Amino acid sequence: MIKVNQVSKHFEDYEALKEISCTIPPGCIYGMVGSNGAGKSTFLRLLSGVYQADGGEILFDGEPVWENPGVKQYITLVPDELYFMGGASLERMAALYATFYPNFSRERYEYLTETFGLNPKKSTNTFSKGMKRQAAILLALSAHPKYLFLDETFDGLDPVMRHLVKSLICEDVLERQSTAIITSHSLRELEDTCDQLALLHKGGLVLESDIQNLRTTQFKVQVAFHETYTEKKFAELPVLHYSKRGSVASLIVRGDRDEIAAKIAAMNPVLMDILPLSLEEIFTYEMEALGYVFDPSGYGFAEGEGEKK
Ligand SMILES: Nc1ncnc2c1ncn2[C@@H]1O[C@H](COP(=O)(O)OP(=O)(O)OP(=O)(O)O)[C@@H](O)[C@H]1O
Repeated sequence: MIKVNQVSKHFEDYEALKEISCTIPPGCIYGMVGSNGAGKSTFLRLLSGVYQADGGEILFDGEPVWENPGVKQYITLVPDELYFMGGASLERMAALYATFYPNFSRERYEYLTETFGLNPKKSTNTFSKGMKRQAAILLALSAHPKYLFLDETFDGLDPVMRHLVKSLICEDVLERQSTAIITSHSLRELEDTCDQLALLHKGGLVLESDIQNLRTTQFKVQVAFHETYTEKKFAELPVLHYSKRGSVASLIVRGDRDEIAAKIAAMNPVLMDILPLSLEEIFTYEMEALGYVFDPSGYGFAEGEGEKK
């Protein structure tokens, strides 16, 4: 269990992270989305014990990570900017990992090297950008960490490799009850992989939610009545968003599907349709309810906006 409690980080007078709090249970894939400079890398570096927090605490099963090799040996971080010592080969890197990570599995390493189709004897300097990321991910997975942190997880990977990496992360978390935190600029990249999603904006955690919960508690309702009506007709319902075209209203409603259906049916509509929402739509409406302008096209917030309305 990872507990992050009111954690802040400054770089000189710039506040990169502002009192972040979250709890991440074992067996969870936690996705963090945020635009450039939101603080994703800083967050992962704090969690890996690379940076020291200026305030708050970060606990792994109750133990602090900062200057604590006992905790750090169970964490692997694949950073956004990859570095392989002196262009070492995968073989050489694997030997290094084996000395640091007590759970490192040679068998897993050999299996993954073959799965990714990388030459373990070649210098990593000769690898393409995507191959370097594959190499870093396979080394991290071979370490069998309790905590797997991946920054800009899919950067440089082609669609086939993205799919493979997603499957491997899911498999690892499911089989070993490890915890994965993965970051991306794009909600679309993370929505089919994560159990929980967090939105980081200008150093603050503006939304954090369980994906399954989000998907099953927000709906689009299309409804029409014989009589003329306004938004007031739905005052009893938890409506996040209302629009009307002609006689048909579209409502975004939060709550239990059956209860919502029963309440609307009791109003005798001539038309009623309850539709599921995509995760992008859900995030957009949730953010709107919080007073932010959210851009669902993949980069979190609309250009120059993302402020509370
Ligand atoms: N070592 C550092 N020194 C000074 N400022 C830093 C340092 N590291 C990060 N920052 C600043 O902190 C803020 C958050 O940076 P961070 O790299 O965590 O964002 P990010 O969400 O990972 O962004 P990106 O998606 O562009 O990689 C930025 O404004 C950045 O300039």
